[in-house]
Amino acid sequence: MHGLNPPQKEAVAYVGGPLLVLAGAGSGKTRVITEKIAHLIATGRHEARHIAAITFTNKAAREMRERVAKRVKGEAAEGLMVTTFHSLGLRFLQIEHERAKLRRGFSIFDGDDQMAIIKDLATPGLKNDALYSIQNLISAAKNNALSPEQAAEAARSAREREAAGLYARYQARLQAFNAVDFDDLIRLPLTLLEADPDLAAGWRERIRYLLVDECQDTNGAQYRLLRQLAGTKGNITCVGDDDQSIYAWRGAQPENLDLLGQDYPNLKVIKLEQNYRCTSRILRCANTLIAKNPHAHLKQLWSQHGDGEPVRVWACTNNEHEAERVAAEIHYLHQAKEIPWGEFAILFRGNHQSRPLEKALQLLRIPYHLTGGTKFLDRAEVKDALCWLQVLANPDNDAAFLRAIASPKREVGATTLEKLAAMAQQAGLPMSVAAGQIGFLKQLTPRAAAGLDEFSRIVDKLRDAAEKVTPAELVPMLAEQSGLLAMVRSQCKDEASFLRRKANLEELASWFEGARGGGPGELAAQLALLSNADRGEPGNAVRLMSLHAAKGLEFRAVFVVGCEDGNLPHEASLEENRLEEERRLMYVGITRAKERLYLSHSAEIKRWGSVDHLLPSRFLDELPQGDLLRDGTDPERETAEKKQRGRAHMDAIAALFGDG
Ligand SMILES: Nc1ncnc2c1ncn2[C@@H]1O[C@H](COP(=O)(O)OP(=O)(O)OP(=O)(O)O)[C@@H](O)[C@H]1O
Ligand SMILES: [Mg+2]
Repeated sequence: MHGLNPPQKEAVAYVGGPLLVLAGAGSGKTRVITEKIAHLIATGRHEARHIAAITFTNKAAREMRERVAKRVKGEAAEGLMVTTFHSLGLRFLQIEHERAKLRRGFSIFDGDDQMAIIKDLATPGLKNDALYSIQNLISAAKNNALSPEQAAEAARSAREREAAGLYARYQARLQAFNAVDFDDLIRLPLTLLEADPDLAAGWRERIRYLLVDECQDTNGAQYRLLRQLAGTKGNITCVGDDDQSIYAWRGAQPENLDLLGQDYPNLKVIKLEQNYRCTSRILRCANTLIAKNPHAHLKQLWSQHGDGEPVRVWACTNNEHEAERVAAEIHYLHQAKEIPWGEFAILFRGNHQSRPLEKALQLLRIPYHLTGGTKFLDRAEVKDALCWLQVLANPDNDAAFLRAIASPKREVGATTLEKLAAMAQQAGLPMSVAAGQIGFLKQLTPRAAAGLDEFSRIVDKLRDAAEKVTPAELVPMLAEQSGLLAMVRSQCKDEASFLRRKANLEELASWFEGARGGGPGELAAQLALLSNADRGEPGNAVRLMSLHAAKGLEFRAVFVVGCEDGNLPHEASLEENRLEEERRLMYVGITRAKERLYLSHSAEIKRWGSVDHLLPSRFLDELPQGDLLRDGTDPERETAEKKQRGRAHMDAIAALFGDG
């Protein structure tokens, strides 16, 4: 426990019952979790395989695994579960699939799949808005662990009654497809555990200690799942910060932090007050801002770090001007202060704000990584590989079969496939199974039969391999043996574009790093999880992401762009009285910065061809003005900085020409 402060040490050592660490940003909550995992293992209190840590995103889970690996070596760490709620639910359902009335290798439907079903079931002609609202209502019901019947009872409006009715039919459709959606990954395990005390006892035997990060953002169903897993004894450590609750719009219930105290009268609460992340100026900004929200107990964080740089507030003309300034400043700091690219983050309210920033960064040749915005999964070769994986994972998936058999093209035409579909339907078999049966093949032309036969043999071989190798190893094998890679090569005009597309397949493989073997079902499920969340390793690049996605992270220099009224706080929040949540979002943004913080706003924005005038965010006025350096207040300094940026710009352009 070397290097921890006294309350942190207490939190790590405490195993006398349920524990809540409630503390502000950068106070070492996540650090307490990693240290506690190491401590539980090192003291022999629990073996790694009986410990589970739950984080909010895949990325956070990955980071935590890395942090723990540094503290706990080799075998001792084996079996440790560091997962998101959804991965945990998935693992549960894979083990308990029979109880959940699912067959092995069930699929996970994402938002698009969900929408397709809802569209199909809803009254014809319903507008997209209405469909989305139905989708949200079904999801909200599931996040509160309501069954279709309970949702119908709870429905108040006509729209809610309609959604509840659809929910029942939607669920029946999922069942028929042997599929679940993301919300089911929490709801189904929860219902099973609540209905069967023996099952719950069995799982508590398996998971003997539970640690939960970002507890303020759990929704109703997730909270109840925690209670089931922690049991009455409450072998659980939760950490959270009510000031960072920013997912209410997705069903998160920060009041769960209070519930914990009611559900466990013996709950121990530890507060942390020292911030280790930010300079004092940045911290004062954060403290002053969040104090404007009503609080039961005001937290006052302090930092040992000096004042540091003033917080810059930039008044820009428009978002292109803003983007140019940000890019030039990053370039300058990288050169002059030797701050690595990966230590910069540009944060925004909405993903649509990334475009001008990307352009400005590209112009200066600054490497960047956009979280959540890439349409990676839509790239042709990636989509093809995914379909192959789905065929391996789930022979029932006819749609995936149809795409896989066409990539690369074999001697199997549309007529053959139609014939096969008809025969398969008659026999009550999925197409991929029918395609492997001699009886069917005999009825086709010899060429088509040979094509199908070859396909089936490749699938069988890969399916065997999937049992033995990890998902990350399977992807390159698949690319090679399916003929996908050769197809991509034949489609590319030059080597460079082939390598680029091949790199996409390599990146796909890298997403599975950390996932175990365990057959193709695990593989496809992991993939479905990734497709809905953050993914990919940004490497050493400037990070562009939404404020929501930045939770839990830290960077040496942070730019929060678009600090305008109507954007941050967002328009909708002004009407709906959600200003406090927007203020928390700003608080999250500010507290990501270790050394340097820039808050910028534009005077105007182009919308539908006309120009709108914007006002700076009201949050900027709520900051301690003495810690800010606003445009126009220190002309000498500004001129010097402008010169530096100009030089950085010229350097970058020179480098561009130097590259030929
Ligand atoms: N006792 C300590 N001594 C030195 N550094 C520490 C200590 N505790 C935490 N830190 C460092 O402070 C930073 C913030 O810690 P951490 O990310 O755990 O905070 P957090 O409370 O989880 O923040 P957030 O609320 O943003 O998630 C990290 O870089 C961490 O390594
Ligand atoms: Mg944290």
